[in-house]
Amino acid sequence: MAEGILSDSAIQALFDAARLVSGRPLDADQIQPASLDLRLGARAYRVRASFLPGPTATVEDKLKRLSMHEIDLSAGAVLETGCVYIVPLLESLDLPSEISASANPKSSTGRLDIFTRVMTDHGQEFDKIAPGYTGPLWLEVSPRTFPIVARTGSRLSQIRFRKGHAVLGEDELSALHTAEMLVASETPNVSGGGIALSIDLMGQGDDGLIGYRGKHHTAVVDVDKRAAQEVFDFWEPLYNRGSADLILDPDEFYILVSRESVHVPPLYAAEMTPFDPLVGEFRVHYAGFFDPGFGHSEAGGAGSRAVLEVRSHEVPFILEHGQIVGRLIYEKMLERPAALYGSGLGSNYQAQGLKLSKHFRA
Ligand SMILES: Nc1ccn([C@H]2C[C@H](O)[C@@H](COP(=O)(O)OP(=O)(O)OP(=O)(O)O)O2)c(=O)n1
Repeated sequence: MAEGILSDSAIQALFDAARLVSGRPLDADQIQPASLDLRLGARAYRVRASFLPGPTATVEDKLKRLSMHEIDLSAGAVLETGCVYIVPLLESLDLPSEISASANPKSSTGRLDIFTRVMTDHGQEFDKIAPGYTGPLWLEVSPRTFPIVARTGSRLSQIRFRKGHAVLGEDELSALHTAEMLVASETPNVSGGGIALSIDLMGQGDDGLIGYRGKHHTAVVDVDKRAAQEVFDFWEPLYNRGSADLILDPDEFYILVSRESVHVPPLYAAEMTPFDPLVGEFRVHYAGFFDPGFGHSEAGGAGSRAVLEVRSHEVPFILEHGQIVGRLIYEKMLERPAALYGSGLGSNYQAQGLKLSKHFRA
C-alpha cells in the first residue's frame, strides 16, 4: 500500500464519497494543499475545565455533565481569555479503515495565542483521529492572550489525512536536505527525527526588530477579519539592543522568527514539533503544519521563514540568537497537490519574514 498524506484532490474525493461530511457546502478555499480547514458549528459550550471523553463516552455525554452555559455562535460571540469552550464542528467523518487523521491549530490561530485541540467521541488523545473513525468532531477553544470574536463557520483548526506512516527517517531526511535544501543552513542539525530550526534574535531593519510580545487587557480580535487591527494596540515590539538575546517571561506570549528559511518541496508536507524538552525550559507553543510548496521558489516562496510562537515554562529563560527552538518533521505526500501553498490560494504567509497573523495591518 502506498503511504503518505492525502492531497487536496484526495480530500475532495473523501468529501465526494461522503467520507467527510458537512451540513454546508465547503468554502471555496477550505481545502488546502495537504489539509482541510475545520469550521465552527452553531454553539459553544463553556466548561470549567478541559477534558477528554475516554473510551466509554462521547463528547456529548461528557458535555451533559460539564457544560455550564451554551453560547449561540450564529451571529458571532466573544470568547474570553482564560476560559475553555467546546464547539461542535460543521465537519464530521466516516473514514475508510486505512485512513487516519491529525489536527492542528491553523497558523493564524497559533499566532493569536488561541489554544485549540480537536476531540473525537471515545478519544483518549487530543488532535489524533483513529483510522476508520466515524462520528462528529469537536473543538476545544481557549483564547490565552486576546479575547476573540468567532462565529459559525470560523476556521481555527485544520486536519490532515494520511494512509499508513510516511515520516522520513533521519537518513532520508538528510538526503532530501542535500537535494532540496530544506532549511537554509550550512550545518543542518538532523536528529530526534527532524531537522532543527533556530531562533533569529539579530533582528530586522535598521532598528533590529526581533519580535513582538502580546499585550494584556486588549480589545477583541475578530478571527474572520483581515488587516482590521493596529499592531501596537495588541503587541509590544521587541528590539535587539546589542546582545541578541531575549529573556522570556513565563507569563508572556512572544512571536519570533526562525533564523533559517524553510522549504517544503511539493511531494512532502512538514510539521514543526511543538516541544523539545532537550532544548530548554521553553517551548514553541503551537505545533504547525507546513504546507507542500511553503518556501518553494516555483510557488513564490524563496526565503520564507517560520514564525514561532514561544512561551517559557515556569521560570524566566534567556533565549540566545541561533539557539535551536524546534524541529521540522517531513512526511511524504501520497501525490503532488493540485495547488501548492502560495500559488493563488490566498495564502497569507508565503515568503514571510517576521509576520504577525493576518488580522493585523502590516
Ligand atoms: N508555526 C508556524 C506554522 C506554520 N507556518 C507557515 C507554514 C504554513 O504552510 C503556513 C500557513 O499555515 P496554515 O495553513 O496553518 O495557516 P493559515 O491557514 O492561518 O494561513 P493561510 O490562510 O495562509 O493558509 O504558515 C509558520 O510560518 N509558522
